[in-house]
Amino acid sequence: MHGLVRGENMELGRDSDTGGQVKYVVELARALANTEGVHRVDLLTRQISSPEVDYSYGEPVEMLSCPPEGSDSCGSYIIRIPCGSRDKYIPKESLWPHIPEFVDGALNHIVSIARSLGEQVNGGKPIWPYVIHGHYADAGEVAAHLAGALNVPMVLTGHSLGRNKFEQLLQQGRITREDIDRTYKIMRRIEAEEQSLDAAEMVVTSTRQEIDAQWGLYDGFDIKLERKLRVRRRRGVSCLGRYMPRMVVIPPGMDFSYVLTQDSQEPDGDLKSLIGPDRNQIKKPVPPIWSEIMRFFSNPHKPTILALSRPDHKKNVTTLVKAFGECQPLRELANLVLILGNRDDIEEMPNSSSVVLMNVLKLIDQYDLYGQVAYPKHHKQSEVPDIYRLAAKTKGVFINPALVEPFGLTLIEAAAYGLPIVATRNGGPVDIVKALNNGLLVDPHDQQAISDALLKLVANKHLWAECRKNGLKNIHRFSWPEHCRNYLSHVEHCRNRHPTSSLDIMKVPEELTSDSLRDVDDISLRFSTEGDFTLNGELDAGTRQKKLVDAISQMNSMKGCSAAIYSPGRRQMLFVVAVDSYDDNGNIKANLNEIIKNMIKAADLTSGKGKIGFVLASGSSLQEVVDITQKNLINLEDFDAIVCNSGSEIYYPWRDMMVDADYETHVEYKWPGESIRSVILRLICTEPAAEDDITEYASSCSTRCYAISVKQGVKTRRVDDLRQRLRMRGLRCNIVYTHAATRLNVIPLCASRIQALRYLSIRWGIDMSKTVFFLGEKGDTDYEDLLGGLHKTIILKGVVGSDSEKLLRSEENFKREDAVPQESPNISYVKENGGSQEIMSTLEAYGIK
Ligand SMILES: O=c1ccn([C@@H]2O[C@H](COP(=O)(O)OP(=O)(O)O[C@H]3O[C@H](CO)[C@@H](O)[C@H](O)[C@H]3O)[C@@H](O)[C@H]2O)c(=O)[nH]1
Ligand SMILES: O=P(O)(O)OC[C@H]1O[C@](O)(CO)[C@@H](O)[C@@H]1O
Repeated sequence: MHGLVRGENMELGRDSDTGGQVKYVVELARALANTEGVHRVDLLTRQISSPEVDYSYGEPVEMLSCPPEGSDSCGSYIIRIPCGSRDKYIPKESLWPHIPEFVDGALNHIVSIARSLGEQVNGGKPIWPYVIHGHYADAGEVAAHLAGALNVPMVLTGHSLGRNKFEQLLQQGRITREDIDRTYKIMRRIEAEEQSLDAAEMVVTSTRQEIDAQWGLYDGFDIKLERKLRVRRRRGVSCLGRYMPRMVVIPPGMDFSYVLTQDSQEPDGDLKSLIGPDRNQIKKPVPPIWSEIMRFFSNPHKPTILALSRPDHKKNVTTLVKAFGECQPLRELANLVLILGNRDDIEEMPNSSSVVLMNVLKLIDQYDLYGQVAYPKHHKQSEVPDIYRLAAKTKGVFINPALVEPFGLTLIEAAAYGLPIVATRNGGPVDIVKALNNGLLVDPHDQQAISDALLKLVANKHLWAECRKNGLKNIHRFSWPEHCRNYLSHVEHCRNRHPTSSLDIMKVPEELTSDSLRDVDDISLRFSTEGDFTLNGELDAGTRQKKLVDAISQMNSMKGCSAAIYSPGRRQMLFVVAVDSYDDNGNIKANLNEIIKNMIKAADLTSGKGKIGFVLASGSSLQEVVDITQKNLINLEDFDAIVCNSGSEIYYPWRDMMVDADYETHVEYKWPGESIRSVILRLICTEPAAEDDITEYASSCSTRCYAISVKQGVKTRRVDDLRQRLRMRGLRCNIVYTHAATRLNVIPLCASRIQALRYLSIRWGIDMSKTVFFLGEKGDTDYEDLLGGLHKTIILKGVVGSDSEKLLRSEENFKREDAVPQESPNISYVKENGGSQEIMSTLEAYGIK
């Protein structure tokens, strides 16, 4: 998601963000688009238009691969979506607050592709993605939102996982828990990984080890429960609302197009034929990167120990330099080559990378390794094969001493060029070495073990030759075409398991004729003579349609009668009131009336009647909304939609307050229904509770919302704690405290106020940037979700009495600034009693006139 992704001359190792994932996703996208049955692959990443990065990262679209000749596929593309400040590179640790904006931008792209594919091949009905695949924690979270909004199966690949990284950094004891979180935003990242697990139908892992030892650390994945649920499903026994994502091992492939036949031929181990005894006298032309490396060495003929990685602390290069520096026999026998990305000036690099490089340089000086270690400043992507070749030619070894390596693309690259390996025993290398049998595993914290293993391979010619041969023989196991075939068959299973409900984009006919209304569902008619044409909300779509058509013919036969189409699809903008205005007892405050009036007045004065539609989004049930609006003389007919129970239901006042049954089906995925009741009642309190402390709030419960009433003063668990407990049981829900923390709404995972609004925005064809949210300064525990995104926000100061946010997260969890943009041009404030005038000026400042 962070950007710096392109198809050619990838800048791998440019910083700690540009690593294996970049190469993996580009190669996967190309390989998938070349696989039969795949129509199009879009790789979505952040757009960066900044002088500090190459202009190519600002191009909105890049074609990655052309469709194969004669196929009806249309290839693969990189699509760059802006989010966060456009002219700045944002490192992955600081991207979190911008995720909702990326989601909205991505939805706009997907809707436009879905529409145009629909026009081309599906009689105008949109064609939605077959699968949405999130790579790494950040894009995992994005994919979870997109898949939820579109009800499309989601797949996840972790690449590298927060819990492991956290554990290893703690074990190293170099920095404190607090500093780890400050530097890596690790708690926020872990929550994103948990959320991705909640939503994912399937997780693609690279090794078995990744499932057991890496994903096994997460609340949302339990291997035993996963097996149990699989067996129950197979036997047709109910899983009691519990879900586990399916884990599959599909190792990544290798791009063999750069591997030459010579790479598998016996190396002579001799550079003398190329360079004479004097290293400045190169006899034959050699790849430029070889000269670049050899200029560091006093004796370039020695075997080369090669390490190649991002300049990231996790890669543990300093332990390698210490191991080399302190082992005299190794220093005598071999040279060390460190390829740690590219740099011009260390001072100008991101702090995380410059610290690593400075430490390495200090150690080289400390052990006086001059003439024995090479650390070139630059290398091109196209030169990487030559780097491996050089090491193989000198009968050297590749080493990856990372504290933890989820998979390790460099290890399969090394094997493909005939280079034996020494690798960390923490992570995927365990499986790689098992599959290739081409090297040794070491404890990355054990310096002695590292030098021993290197010495063993460099000194033992027989072992070296055996490992090289084995690597070359087995490397075909890492193949992209094979990966894609396997992948697609698993995705097909996901599609079969996933309930589909196809999201339709509303079409609004220009003319009012029986024909133009034939395929239209979401409209009602206003008659000039006999009032509105009303329809029974209970009617199914087909019957409504027939009645509408009949009404039109009737109208046409009546003299002097005309009708106007009433449909939210006609709106140019949406104004959403989501003010959680409760008093200390959790009752809705009467000021909601004033807020709504001001908003409507400002809208009318700004754009004129009819152009702006209104939506009310609340944690209350429909009945509560109706009661309070009636009491305060608010006309619900002014609204195009009422989003109730924290986003689990949508009602349409212009259709006799009919509930949107499609939305209910749309969000029902993974909803545990009845099974959630007893569990949540048992879990909610932190202390033993009296009988009437926690009760079911029956009048607000619905098929998709389990509402619980909490007596004031009763100590309940925070959202993060409760969610963790549910996850550990395989129950995937969204939980929201509302009504000043006197109510808990348990709703489907993909239902929320923000997702309901995204749903309406897609259906009505009004993109989120044309939406204005009216919020208080605080609110229900889903308040933060309403702040980020492409929409504009107007925060009304002082309108909210009591909020629920104290029950959102515990102190040890991530901070609000890791979730919500601190300064956003999309958020403005209106002072208490500012009224419609001040709202109007704020709208004007947003360019809404
Ligand atoms: O200076 C450098 C540094 C790296 N690379 C390349 O970058 C990639 C690095 O990938 P990898 O060794 O797999 O490490 P990470 O960058 O850490 O990638 C993450 O994502 C990979 C793909 O899922 C996993 O294999 C890793 O374990 C995981 O940490 C390889 O292709 C390298 O050849 C360069 O070209 N130049
Ligand atoms: O933050 P970690 O765990 O080091 O993650 C490494 C991963 O992050 C990236 O650098 C950025 O997404 C990837 O290229 C790599 O796969």
